[in-house]
Amino acid sequence: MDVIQVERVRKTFGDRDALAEVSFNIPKGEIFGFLGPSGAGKTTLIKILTAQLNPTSGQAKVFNQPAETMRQSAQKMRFGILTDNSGLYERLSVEENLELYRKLYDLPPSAVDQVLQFVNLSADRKKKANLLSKGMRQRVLLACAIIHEPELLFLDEPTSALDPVNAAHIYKGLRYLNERGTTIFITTHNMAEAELICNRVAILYQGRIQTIGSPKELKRQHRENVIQVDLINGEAHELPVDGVTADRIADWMKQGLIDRLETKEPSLGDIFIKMTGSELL
Ligand SMILES: Nc1ncnc2c1ncn2[C@@H]1O[C@H](COP(=O)(O)OP(=O)(O)OP(=O)(O)O)[C@@H](O)[C@H]1O
Repeated sequence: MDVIQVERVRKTFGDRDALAEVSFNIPKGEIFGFLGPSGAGKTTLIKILTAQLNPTSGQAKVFNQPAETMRQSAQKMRFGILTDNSGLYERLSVEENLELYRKLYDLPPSAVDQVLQFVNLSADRKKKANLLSKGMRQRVLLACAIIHEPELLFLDEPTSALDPVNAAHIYKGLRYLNERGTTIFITTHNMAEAELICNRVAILYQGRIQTIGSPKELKRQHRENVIQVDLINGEAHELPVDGVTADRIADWMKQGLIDRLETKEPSLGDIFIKMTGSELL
């Protein structure tokens, strides 16, 4: 079953297309990465899928219903969202903020303890929100988005303010949530992160999806047909994959001259740059 269906969605602001024509589906249980340079239209699509914006044309469905229905409170219970606009009550502590969500979703008191452990903030539960570091704030916001273990989770750059240790902690948590059934839609500029946690990614540029597939598939598709051979005398050869190369490699091998042999596979970052012409930050 598809949790998200996006069909020829276009969104125009004034005379500019934020989304030109976007179509894709996300099956239940997937971690889907929506990648693209700044201004590509990622947040705009999240807003459409969570009923904060209507598309100019095309159709977006969530849980098999038009995305506009995500405004309804019964549907709101089914998803969680973390974006730039997510906020905290600054004068309340971490746990008081989470208590508000716990009550909203009618969850048992243990939900707050559980989610605090999940985001590695149990020790900071009494801290007032206005005294939190950027990374801590990001983790509290994430906790608010997942306290009810939603069926679907939208994360707009969830680890941009996190150090590697806390980012790794969050990845582990997201995998755990995903194993328990949560479908995850995540935007990120961090290609290593996308490669690590996403089952599939789409690269968006100028409002259109340029390519879509699993990181492994995309790397295979964009693989250059060359073999890199480093010899022990320091020579480096980049050779086409053909019979002549096979014979040369066999000769070098017989003479014990090969130091390193590898096919040249692009990283997701290389593919992103190729598709968008953008440099990574
Ligand atoms: N409410 C709005 N009114 C006018 N233009 C908008 C509005 N919201 C977004 N845009 C424009 O639409 C385009 C896509 O913006 P969007 O925020 O979706 O990009 P993004 O891919 O999420 O970027 P980032 O990675 O920087 O968050 C941008 O050119 C942006 O300026």
